[in-house]
Amino acid sequence: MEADRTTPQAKPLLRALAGEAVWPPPAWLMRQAGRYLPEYREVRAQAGDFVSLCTNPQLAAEVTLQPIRRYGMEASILFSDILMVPWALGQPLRFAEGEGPLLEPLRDADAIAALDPSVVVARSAPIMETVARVREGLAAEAPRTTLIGFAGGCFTVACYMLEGKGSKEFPAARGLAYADPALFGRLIRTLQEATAEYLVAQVEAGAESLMIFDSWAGMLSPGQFRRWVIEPTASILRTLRRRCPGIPVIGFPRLAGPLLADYAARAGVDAVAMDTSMDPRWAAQAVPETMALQGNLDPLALVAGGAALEAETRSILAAMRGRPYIFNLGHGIVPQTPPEHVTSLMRLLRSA
Ligand SMILES: Cc1c2[nH]c(c1CCC(=O)O)Cc1[nH]c(c(CCC(=O)O)c1C)Cc1[nH]c(c(CCC(=O)O)c1C)Cc1[nH]c(c(C)c1CCC(=O)O)C2
Repeated sequence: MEADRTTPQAKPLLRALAGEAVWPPPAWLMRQAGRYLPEYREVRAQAGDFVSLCTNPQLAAEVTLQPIRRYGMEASILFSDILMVPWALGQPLRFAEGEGPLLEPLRDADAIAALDPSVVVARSAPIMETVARVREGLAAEAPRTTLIGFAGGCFTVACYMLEGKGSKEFPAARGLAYADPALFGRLIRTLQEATAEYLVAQVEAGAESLMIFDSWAGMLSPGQFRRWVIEPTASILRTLRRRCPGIPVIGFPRLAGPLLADYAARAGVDAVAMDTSMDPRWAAQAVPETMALQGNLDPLALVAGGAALEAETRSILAAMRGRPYIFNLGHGIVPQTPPEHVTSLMRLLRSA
């Protein structure tokens, strides 16, 4: 229908999420707003600490739009962090230079019982204002670009809340899941409720699509993966389907390996993101061909640039051709990435 060209469905990312094999594929990069960009470092210095930047709608909207202005990606992801949900739940959060995030870890059952998911939306009002500003900015400057809102997966967020910081193994969280599954389940249910409300609020503020980052999903045994990754995600999706019908959701159970097929079949998402270790040819046959795949260039190939970047990119494109697909990295862009390598990558993708 000719009229469709003026509707949001004409946006390439939304078409791919609806199951269309758009080619060349829509593209964006995880952490595309970040320290590799000089204009980001400038705003970051102005804002002070990272949480202040995430809760300053004017500056957060500005850094969200920076990579779109420079490169014209087909998606713009809200500039925020998955740990803003614990922050909104009242858990003290700071980002120490060179150390990553630091939360005051949840100590006991009382601390978990005291968490109140109903305060999250009100406390994240500045983030919702950022969403609204970005949506307006895109309408004015980049009408083909889709705004993606996001949250962390319940399991990954619980890992940080219990450990208090990044970790290789997250023993506090994984240990509690075995030692006291009822208590761990209570934390997961609180996060399920908080995250669902937080995502609904982003959609109401103007997000056109959502992504759920479950970065540490790949640490779990298959049974635990189903219980703490697939089931909470499916529960969030049931709320989203009821409250925000038609909003497409990308799930990212990082390092899930073959469990990606189970996740795709049962989590209720519209698309799944592949981490760098995933073979896209395997994913292409393991995930229904109507479901979009996203990913999965190694961020270090983007740092290297040149022939390695081109070969890796072409090999992923060859595996994804003919199916709904969104180009992306397999994990976040790293600070040492030369900005001009992103220019070369976008040029290569557009000539695909
Ligand atoms: C695990 C996780 C976090 N945050 C996130 C995840 C899931 C994805 C993943 O696995 O990487 C998700 C995230 N974090 C950030 C975004 C913004 C949107 C984007 O551009 O992709 C998104 C989607 C900004 C950020 N989040 C963070 C930065 C760097 C902060 C700075 O500018 O100093 C940015 C731009 C900080 C952060 N935030 C987190 C860590 C571990 C760190 C420290 C690592 C680092 O410094 O790169 C938690």
